[in-house]
Amino acid sequence: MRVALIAHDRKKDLMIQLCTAYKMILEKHELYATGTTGLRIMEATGLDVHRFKSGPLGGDQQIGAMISENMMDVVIFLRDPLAAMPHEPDVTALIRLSDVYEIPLATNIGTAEVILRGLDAGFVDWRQFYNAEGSIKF
Ligand SMILES: O=C(CO)COP(=O)(O)O
Repeated sequence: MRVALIAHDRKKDLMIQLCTAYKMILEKHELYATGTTGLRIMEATGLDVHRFKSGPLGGDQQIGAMISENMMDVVIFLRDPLAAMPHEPDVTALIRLSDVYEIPLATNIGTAEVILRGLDAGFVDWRQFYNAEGSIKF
């Protein structure tokens, strides 16, 4: 499964804690992240992460593009609900696209843990029935 990991600055330490705690699960999957989040995760955990641009420079949109191609299976986006972002439209668009394509999305650590445990238990396996064009394979 393809998993996107994104965290705003004040949530990055929490993302590191999450990735450290769930490394055994995450390492079984293809990991993608916005630039700084990905770098922090790789440095702290040794996990292999494909890094896109930093969020404010288009990284959220790059991940959104993958979602729109049905190439992302889980999104963990630890966003900061107490800070205004210069790229707020991109943040909103990423969350919106996750809903458009019914992609499991966590925006806080509580939901992130549930989704990662569910991922490991096979609860996201239904994603395998979708191909890259977004249609169901029979
Ligand atoms: O801003 C972000 C998501 O909106 C995250 O970007 P970085 O991981 O590059 O800090």
